[in-house]
Amino acid sequence: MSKSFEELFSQLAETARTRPEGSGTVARLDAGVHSIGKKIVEEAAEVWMAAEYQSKAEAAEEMSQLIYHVQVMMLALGLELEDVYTYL
Ligand SMILES: N=c1c2ncn([C@@H]3O[C@H](COP(=O)(O)OP(=O)(O)OP(=O)(O)O)[C@@H](O)[C@H]3O)c2ncn1[C@@H]1O[C@H](COP(=O)(O)O)[C@@H](O)[C@H]1O
Repeated sequence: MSKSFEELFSQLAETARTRPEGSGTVARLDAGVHSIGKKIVEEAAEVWMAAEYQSKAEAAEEMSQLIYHVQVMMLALGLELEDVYTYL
């Protein structure tokens, strides 16, 4: 189901709080900042490659995954949306 940036962040924050069984987000948070950072770099590279060599739809999908992993990093650091928005 599609959702906005804010809706995804709210959902992930709730997931981090309630830690439902089988959540990939909980596993990524437990893996820590180093692991999340590697995932961000991987997804950023996939955005670049898709933008240069694949379709716009594939680039958009990779961008959504990059956004997800950036949000996971925000949660790992205890950052709120406003902490990032303040620099936009
Ligand atoms: N939007 C996302 C999302 N985007 C990307 N990903 C994760 O990032 C991975 C994409 O990376 P890759 O393409 O490298 O896939 P992969 O090789 O399987 O990655 P690895 O598992 O090996 O790291 C996906 O397999 C997901 O694990 C996401 N995982 C969850 N969400 C949303 O987050 C919410 C909570 O999810 P859960 O924590 O799983 O309940 C739900 O609304 C989900 O739709």
